[in-house]
Amino acid sequence: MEVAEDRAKRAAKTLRETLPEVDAFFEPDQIEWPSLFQDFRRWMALEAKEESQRLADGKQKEGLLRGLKLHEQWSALAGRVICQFRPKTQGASLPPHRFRSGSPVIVQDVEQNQVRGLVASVRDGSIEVVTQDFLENDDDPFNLIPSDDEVTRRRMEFALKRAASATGNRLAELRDVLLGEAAPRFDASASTGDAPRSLNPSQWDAVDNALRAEDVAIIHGPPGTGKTVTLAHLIRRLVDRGEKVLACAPSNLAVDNLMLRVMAQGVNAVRLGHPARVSAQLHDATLDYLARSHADAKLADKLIRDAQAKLRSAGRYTRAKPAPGERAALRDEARQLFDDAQRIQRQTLDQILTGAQVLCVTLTGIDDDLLAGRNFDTAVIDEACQAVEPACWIPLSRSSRVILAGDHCQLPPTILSQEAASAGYAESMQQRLVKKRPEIARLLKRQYRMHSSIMDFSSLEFYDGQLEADDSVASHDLQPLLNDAVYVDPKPWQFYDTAGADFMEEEDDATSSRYNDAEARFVAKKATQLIEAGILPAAISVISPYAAQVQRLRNLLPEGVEADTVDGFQGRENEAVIISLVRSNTSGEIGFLLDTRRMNVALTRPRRKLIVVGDSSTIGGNSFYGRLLQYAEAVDGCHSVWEELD
Ligand SMILES: Nc1ncnc2c1ncn2[C@@H]1O[C@H](COP(=O)(O)OP(=O)(O)OP(=O)(O)O)[C@@H](O)[C@H]1O
Repeated sequence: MEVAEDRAKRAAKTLRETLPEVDAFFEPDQIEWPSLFQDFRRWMALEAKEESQRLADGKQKEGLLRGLKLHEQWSALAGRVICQFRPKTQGASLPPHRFRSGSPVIVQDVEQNQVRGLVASVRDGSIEVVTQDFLENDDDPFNLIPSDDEVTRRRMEFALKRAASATGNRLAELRDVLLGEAAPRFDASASTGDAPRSLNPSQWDAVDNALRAEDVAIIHGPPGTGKTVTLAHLIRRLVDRGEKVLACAPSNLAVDNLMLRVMAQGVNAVRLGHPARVSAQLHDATLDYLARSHADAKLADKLIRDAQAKLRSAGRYTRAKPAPGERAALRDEARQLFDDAQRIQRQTLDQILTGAQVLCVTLTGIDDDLLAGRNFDTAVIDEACQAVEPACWIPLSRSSRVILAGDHCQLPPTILSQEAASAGYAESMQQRLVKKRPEIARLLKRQYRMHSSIMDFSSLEFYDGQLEADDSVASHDLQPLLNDAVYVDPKPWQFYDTAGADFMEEEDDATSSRYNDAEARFVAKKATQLIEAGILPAAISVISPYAAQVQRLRNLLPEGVEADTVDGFQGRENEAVIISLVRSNTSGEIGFLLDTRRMNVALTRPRRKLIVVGDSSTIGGNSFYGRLLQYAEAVDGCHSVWEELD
């Protein structure tokens, strides 16, 4: 019988074979970790613990698929294997689960061996998972366990390890600069070309600075200032001077957004990542699509079909006893055909990757196996302040230089572990570097979204008053969108004070999130007035820091008016935005509102009109909200809900 030790060894071996990058973790750790990296590793462990705790406690347990039968497995692109699972009962549907195409998954066999994979497709009666190798124990049942961040964490750990252990090479130099041990260098004499007419002066200044950077530069892009447009232009210039660029962002949405702008600049970009997670507009530019439509793909497919046919005949029952070794020979031939197919597929991928000027991918979607020994001249990271720092080390550990773009005055990355967040995990690389080396950052100053009254408060509070509104938006208000039938005040900035009206906050028992029913009703009334005055419901958004309030608002708002949390609305805009602050208590407690970066996001979403609803007696004791109330006075935007109570 297999003893526990053997079993553990075998599990380790299975893992090792599954993800080559995992190898490093089985080697004794002889690395001298920089102290910041030690912090990262501790915080990542805390985050992992919190996450598995949530998985264990939460309803995610229902998402498991248990006791599936491995129906078939076959070789696929880039040396991977596709495993098709079905319910034990033939023809049955899968029970309810939460897997979607592209979900990371742990495939667990009866002996608790775990192999990591990615869901390739889901049908009513089957689910296909991509793994690194063929599964063993294929007659026994398997469990599929959702594993959203396992792969991500390993990639981050591996990148840190690679950076920490680098000596005498470019990565070692870059690491020293990024950890503050060496000064970032800029080439003052580099020729960066002429400023294009399509960029404004601060955008060009940021591009020029990034083109001169030899190690790192930062583009600080406040709301609506054209950060992505600027980055796309920078990438065009980098490509023009012959560079290979890795263009990344923390989310698929942000990568797609950047890639669309890069392609609009006429650059040949390839999108890495699971097609299910890529915008339909970009499907034809995904590596997957390009590989499938490549001239050699048909040949590889044919080899795979031949191999499968041989495997089938090797397994087929025949009346006559097969000649000794006949089945083994068929299996060998099949293996050979699979190997040939994989070699062709690998060559195809290499060709496509080598031909691309820019590869676009999420930070944690960078697959070491796929990119193998590839290095890049520049890594460009959009929405860099939305990423935890270890994630940024993934692209930069294979690049000579890094350009970060984002706004550290808006929301930081979401961290599950309170302990890790308060210890420093929520501080992004951009924020850390800007604090230490403000001279490497350039601020984009002209914004193309907000009326200047909406912009001014945020500009004064967060950007030293340096923002300016482009002429196209500086004085645009609701007036052109209104009808004559019903009057609403077209003023761009209004504060409705609920003080004294008995609009008290309450706490949701289940989630501890706050809500304020009377305030929600008032907000719905303001939205209705705007609609009656001619504003389309889709042009109005309501946002609140509190999820419980958003739930209530969704039930009360006129049809077509959307409500979301501030966090959910980051990166978006609308013509009119109403903010529901919720907090109203006698002790002046403002909880979540204390993070003024969240309020900065909320206050900078509207284009033409902002209405803030809140209790001045609760929020006014805080200096930031005190100044907000003064600002409302200064723009003649102060009102009391008493004016409108029925
Ligand atoms: N130089 C420019 N001239 C005219 N319009 C511009 C210029 N730069 C940006 N814009 C416009 O400003 C808007 C915002 O641009 P973009 O999406 O790049 O901004 P962003 O800063 O990435 O946005 P976010 O605030 O969501 O981070 C777009 O409509 C874009 O066309």
